[in-house]
Amino acid sequence: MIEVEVPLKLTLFGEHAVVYGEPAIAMAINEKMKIKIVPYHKMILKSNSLSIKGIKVDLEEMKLESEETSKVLSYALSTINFFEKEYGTRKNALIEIESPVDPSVGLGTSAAVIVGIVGGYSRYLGYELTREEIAKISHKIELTVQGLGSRMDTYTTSLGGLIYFHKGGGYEKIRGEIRITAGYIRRIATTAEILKRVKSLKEKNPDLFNDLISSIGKTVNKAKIAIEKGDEEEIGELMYVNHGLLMSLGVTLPPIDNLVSTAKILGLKGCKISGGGGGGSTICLEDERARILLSTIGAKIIDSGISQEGVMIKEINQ
Ligand SMILES: Nc1ncnc2c1ncn2[C@@H]1O[C@H](COP(=O)(O)OP(=O)(O)OP(=O)(O)O)[C@@H](O)[C@H]1O
Ligand SMILES: C[C@@](O)(CCO)CC(=O)[O-]
Ligand SMILES: [Mg+2]
Repeated sequence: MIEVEVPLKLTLFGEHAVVYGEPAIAMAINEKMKIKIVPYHKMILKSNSLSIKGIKVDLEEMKLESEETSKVLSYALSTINFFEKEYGTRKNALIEIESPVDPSVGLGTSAAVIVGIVGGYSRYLGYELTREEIAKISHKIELTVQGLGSRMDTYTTSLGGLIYFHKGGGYEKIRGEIRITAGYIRRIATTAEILKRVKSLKEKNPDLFNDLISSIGKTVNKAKIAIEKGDEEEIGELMYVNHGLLMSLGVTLPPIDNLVSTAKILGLKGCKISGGGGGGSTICLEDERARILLSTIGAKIIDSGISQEGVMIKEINQ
């Protein structure tokens, strides 16, 4: 049996703009998705996630399942199909996904499902992929399912730590520390759907769109320097600026906008939405008052401590 642990992630700066080549900063966190690959006589996918509780799909009889089920499991299914197509191998298994959070909440659950199955299933097939290779394959798969997307989430959940993604390509780990209070509410749409809306804004008004995303890029670069210096005042200020720019892109939601502006009035150092938007996750620089504000909008608080390791794969002989 193979057991995989994959950290979820928070985007600190630069979501959406990163899809159009701008830089971004993301962090792997202590909330982890667990994926088990157990030898079995059939190919079965099972997820015990909170809102898709107990979903179990027989992949041979996929056509009998509802469209909704296949949408929910699309990232996992595409990963298995990838190995069949690219490596020419398929070996039956029971693949069990256990998530500590609801699906689609801005915490990179799509990336974690892919990274976990790529890591676990490749080992099950006898390959020893590096974290970098897992990240690369996972990005390719996420892009195929989403249609649009950056390398940020798949690389962060594979590699772990606090990562700065360079404009146009490449990445580096940031030396520096950042303590966050974070929580999530339900979303009105998936990342894939929100990405399409943002793209239509680009098509309608390219000049304005380019100005907005290049301003996000500038904010990210200032934030990198501030994190390296440990300048919390500056980091916080830039979080508010980044939130405002995401609001202009139309990816925020009223309860989160209210929370962010209330936080600013109360003197919290910095807060912003995090991830694909449309609800989902909100982050603030660590502050007890942030927990209270998040609770007032019904958010579930998460463990946002940094996870340095990235994806962990264990072979267990029973
Ligand atoms: N526990 C799970 N079991 C199976 N599939 C899951 C699970 N959690 C998430 N997924 C897959 O990931 C999809 C959600 O991806 P989406 O990109 O919308 O959210 P996210 O990755 O959490 O947010 P963001 O991209 O903003 O970080 C779900 O529709 C489903 O296909
Ligand atoms: C919205 C986005 O920037 C982050 C989603 O977590 C999408 C992506 O980078 O692929
Ligand atoms: Mg996602």
